[in-house]
Formats: sequence, structure tokens, C-alpha cells
Amino acid sequence: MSASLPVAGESQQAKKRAVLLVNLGTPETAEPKSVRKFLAEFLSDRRVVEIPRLIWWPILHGIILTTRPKAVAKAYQSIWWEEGSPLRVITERQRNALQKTLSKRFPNEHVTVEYAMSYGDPGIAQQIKDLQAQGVDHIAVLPLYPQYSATTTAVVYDQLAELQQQQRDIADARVCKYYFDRPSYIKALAHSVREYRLEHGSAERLLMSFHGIPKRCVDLGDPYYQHCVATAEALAGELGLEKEQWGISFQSRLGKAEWLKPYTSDIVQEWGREKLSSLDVICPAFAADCLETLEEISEEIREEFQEAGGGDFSYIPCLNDSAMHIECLAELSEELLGL
Ligand SMILES: C=CC1=C(C)c2cc3[nH]c(cc4nc(cc5[nH]c(cc1n2)c(C)c5CCC(=O)O)C(CCC(=O)O)=C4C)c(C)c3C=C
Ligand SMILES: [Fe+2]
Ligand SMILES: [Fe+2]
Repeated sequence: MSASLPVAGESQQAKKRAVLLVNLGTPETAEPKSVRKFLAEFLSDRRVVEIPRLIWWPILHGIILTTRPKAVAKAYQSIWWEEGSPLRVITERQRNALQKTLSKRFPNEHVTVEYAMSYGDPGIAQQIKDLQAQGVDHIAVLPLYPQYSATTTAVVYDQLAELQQQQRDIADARVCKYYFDRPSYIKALAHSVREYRLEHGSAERLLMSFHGIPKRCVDLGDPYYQHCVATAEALAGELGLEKEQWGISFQSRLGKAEWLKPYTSDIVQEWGREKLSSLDVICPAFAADCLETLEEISEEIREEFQEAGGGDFSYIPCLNDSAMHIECLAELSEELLGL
């Protein structure tokens, strides 16, 4: 036998597994320079903006990246935490909580939990290479997007494929495509609404506001809209809400094209004009609180509702590192890793 071939017993080494939580990414600091760097990487991705490069490039570099970073940095500054960007801090907490849960549940198995960002650091490819260097071969890649969209989830598949094209011995990586209808996710959302209402009282209506995408993406086959509707209906069902007690809408529109409707901004203004006395808003597409929930919903949308004549406004936080959310992520990880 050649000396370079594996020796007997080597293959019986304990299997090393890992979970890689993936979220979108966020600027390193709340200063315009960092925000510009983040936006430049994010908005250059063809999965995110499908406009032909010849048209998009001058818009991105000539308009968006010269004006938006300053305004968006101001918004980030209004929600920034001492430890950093809420999205990053919460993702780190999710990583720690999931590591604790899996280590406790499988004391005899080697399971590492790490996180990566689609844009910025730590990158998906780098994290997978680091895990492989530690001897990990089985990786559950968990994009923290319950509803699949080519604009978000597919980016994770793309980056994984790009890495694998450059490798000889690729990792056995399994990606979770979606979990929009998973009972543990719906139950975690319902629990967060009930707990919030127990403490703060129930509003007249619950608005489920999802991140929007251009309507054209859905017309071309992106299932994101169907996934959002299915999540919303399942949550309303789990909470036993009647039709007039809840609504669905889409936020964070960018640019002039039509995005998924109804827009959150339009709905809250309409309900404000109706003199709705109280409104609760939840954002089920976000696994962690971030700029889009803490600033756009909790500040801008609140103002729009109340300026239009609406009453009390409450924002129900994302699932973040709550026990039921971590349990849902543990369940997904166990399935993907065959634990
Ligand atoms: C240009 C198009 C965009 C698409 C399509 C899009 C889809 C999409 N995004 C999320 C989740 C998040 N987006 C966040 C911020 C954000 N999103 C866009 C644009 C698109 N998103 C921009 C330009 C920004 C940056 C802020 C701004 O300039 O307004 C975030 C928050 C990041 C943070 O640091 O807090 C998240 C999370 C989903 C789920 C999604 C499609 C399903
Ligand atoms: Fe976004
Ligand atoms: Fe926004």
C-alpha cells in the first residue's frame, strides 16, 4: 500500500459537523463610507438588481452610491447599538444560542455553529473553507430567510456553488431552501404575538409586513409572494384571527418600478385615515431585527400611520434569539445534518 493512502481507522474518526447561519449583511460602522461599501457590494449583485448592467451601472455609481450612503448612514445611526449593527449582534447571539442548544442535545457529537453574511464579513466561502480546515465535512447551511426568494436565498446557493467550482474535495453542504410553513416557525411567530399582547394589550389589527421585491421577479417565477401569503395565513390561523383583524403588506421598496403590493406605507396610511385605534405590526420575513424593522417600521411607518390619523402603534420584535426561534433553527439543523 502506498504511504500516502489513508491508514486503517482514519475513516472512523468522529464525524465533524457544522451549521452555518447566513444573513444578508450589514455595514461595519454607521458611517457613510461603510454604508457605501455595503450598498455597492449588495446592489451590484445580479440576483438583487436584474436591470442590464449597461443601464444599472450609471444609476448605481452616478446616483445611488453618491446620494444614498449619507441618508442611510443617518438611519443606521438612529438604530445602532453599542456592540454594533443590530443585525450582526443578533446573528451572533443566534449563533451562540444555537451552539449551546446543539452541544447540550448532542454531547457526543462534534457540531460547530458559525455564521456568515451574503455581503461583507464574514463571507460564506471563507467560513466554509475555515470549517473544512478544521476537518468539518458535513455542513447545514441555513439562510435566515423563511420565505425563498431568488434575491436572497439563491445568492447563498450561488456563493456555495462558486466556492465548490474552485475546490477538489467539496464539503457535503446542504442548504435549507425555505421554512415559511414549518410549524415550529409559525408557532414561534404566534407565541411572540401572544406574549407581546399579553404584556401590552391587543391592538385592533395585526399587520404582517414582509420585505418587498420587484413584482417582475414574481411574474418571472419567484415563489416569494406565495411563500409570504402562506406564512401570513398560517400565522393568522394559528392566532385564530378573523379576516378583519389582520392584513399583509410589503415594505422597503427601492426605485421606481412596481414592487409587491399592497405597500406597507399605503396600508398604514389608509388605516390611519380610517381612524384605526390601534395597530400591531410584525415582520415575519426578518429573522433578526435590523434597519428595515427598527427604523423603517418602528419609526417611519409608525409616523405615517399616526400622521394619517391612526392611534396606538406597536412594533412586535423579530424572533431574534428567542427560545422558540432557536428551537426551530435546531430542528432544521438536525434534519439537514441527519442528527
Ligand atoms: C434593490 C433591491 C432589494 C431587494 C430585491 C431586496 C430584497 C430583500 N432584502 C431582504 C432583507 C434585508 N434587506 C435589508 C436592507 C436593504 N435592502 C435593500 C434592497 C433590496 N432588498 C437595500 C438597499 C437595503 C439597505 C438599506 C437601504 O439602503 O435602504 C436588510 C437590513 C440590513 C441591515 O443592515 O440592517 C435586510 C435584513 C429580504 C428578506 C429581501 C427579499 C426577500
Ligand atoms: Fe433588502
Ligand atoms: Fe428600507
